[in-house]
Amino acid sequence: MSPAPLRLTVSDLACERGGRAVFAGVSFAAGAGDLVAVVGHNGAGKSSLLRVIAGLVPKAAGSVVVEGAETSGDEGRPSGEHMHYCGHADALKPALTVRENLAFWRDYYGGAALAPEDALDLFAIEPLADLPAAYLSAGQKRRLALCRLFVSYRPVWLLDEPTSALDVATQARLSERMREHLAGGGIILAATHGDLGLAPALVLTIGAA
Ligand SMILES: Nc1ncnc2c1ncn2[C@@H]1O[C@H](COP(=O)(O)OP(=O)(O)OP(=O)(O)O)[C@@H](O)[C@H]1O
Repeated sequence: MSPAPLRLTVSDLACERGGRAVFAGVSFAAGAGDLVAVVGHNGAGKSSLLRVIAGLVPKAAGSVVVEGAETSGDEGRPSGEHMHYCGHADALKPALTVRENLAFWRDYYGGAALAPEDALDLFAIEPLADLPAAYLSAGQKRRLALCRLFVSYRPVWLLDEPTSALDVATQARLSERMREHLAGGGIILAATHGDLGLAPALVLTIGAA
């Protein structure tokens, strides 16, 4: 039997933070190869949407369903386990070296994909491999955070302002990596105020225009 195609379905999703409604009634679906650009004004709820979809913030209503995520091989797993979330905070361990950070995340996520050495190569941070993450510049930290996407395979990527702090050459590298993930049958949701260097299949506007 051929595997079910990858599909992310978000239905009537609502979010409250600090006792206040942030958004409600958000519904969309994305399939293999789709880039969804999440746009909206500051404070509209783009980051909150990604965090709710990832399961990091509880939803006030609605549902998030991932189908056809064959990599896990386990239909009963929460949808967040099929996703990589890359937020504003780079979630690095400051005392660990660059290489140790990637080894940590590979062990934590499981389902190894690229070896840490090869992931470092993707964003040209091999020369920094033995430095503690605390010593990295903002753009270098962001590069390292993006390398985490590659040390274990997860089909759905949730990226919050992924190009922030990246120089132009690295933004182009990121676009290429995103293109490859989509071509391989993945799904990407990216909250952005700018250009991702790729044409989205869907532009999802959160909050009033
Ligand atoms: N931990 C929190 N507790 C209470 N309110 C919060 C919390 N985090 C975010 N909010 C509120 O939720 C709303 C949406 O914030 P969010 O960060 O999702 O917006 P955004 O669209 O990503 O904004 P930006 O474009 O500035 O990054 C804002 O009004 C914000 O103040």
